[in-house]
Amino acid sequence: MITLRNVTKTFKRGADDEVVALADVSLEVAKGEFVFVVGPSGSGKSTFMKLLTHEQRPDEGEIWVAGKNLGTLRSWKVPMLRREIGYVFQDFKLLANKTVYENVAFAMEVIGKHRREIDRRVPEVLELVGLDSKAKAQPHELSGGQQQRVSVARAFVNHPRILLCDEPTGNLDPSTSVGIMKLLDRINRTGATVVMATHDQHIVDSMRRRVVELENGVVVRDQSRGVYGYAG
Ligand SMILES: Nc1ncnc2c1ncn2[C@@H]1O[C@H](COP(=O)(O)OP(=O)(O)OP(=O)(O)O)[C@@H](O)[C@H]1O
Repeated sequence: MITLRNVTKTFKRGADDEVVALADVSLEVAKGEFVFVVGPSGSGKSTFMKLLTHEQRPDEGEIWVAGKNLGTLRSWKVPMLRREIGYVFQDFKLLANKTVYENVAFAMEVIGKHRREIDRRVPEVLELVGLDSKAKAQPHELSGGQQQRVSVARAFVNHPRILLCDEPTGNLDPSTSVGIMKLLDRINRTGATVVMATHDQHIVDSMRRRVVELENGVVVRDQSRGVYGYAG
């Protein structure tokens, strides 16, 4: 589902200063896998995610996502790539002036889904995340955990093949985080590939899934049924 071959990404900092965000990274993620990406701040986790969505381009190497070679992907095909990917962010990124229902429906509207399909699918996915009774609420009327459930519903409503989660539990307390992880686990079991960047040691240790550890842009560990494993 995801392949990186010898991927390097550098950023210029000033005239002759360069930072290597990812250095010669090669990695395969199979369909239906659940992968944690861990590592200290600045180790390259966000850069890795942004390369997968084509938000950033590598300097060297090859990236394949959902059967597409991003190096040769025409710009008009980028929206199609992004439809294969759902995103969950640390800060939820919900639309404040829309209800829970409208927030989730919006993700279908922007890709031109018909009203009938939206009205069938949105209640289904709100039930999946346990928020069917909150459809008419606005984000500010919800707890942090409930808001994150809405953003998971929004990410999943179009059945993406890949779910990218950037610190999804970063703003949540431990027991709320467990609820979000159960939800991501359930979505993963429907066949979606989940890649989650995190600093949440407790979550990684309790889930025992594949762990890829980055350090200064280099993959220093790739472990199945792994643990958080570093002190940072
Ligand atoms: N747009 C950019 N311009 C310049 N340098 C950048 C840019 N994006 C990232 N970097 C640098 O690349 C390196 C990797 O950053 P990245 O954001 O991928 O790390 P991270 O592991 O996601 O960190 P965190 O856990 O703090 O989110 C860092 O040294 C960072 O300063």
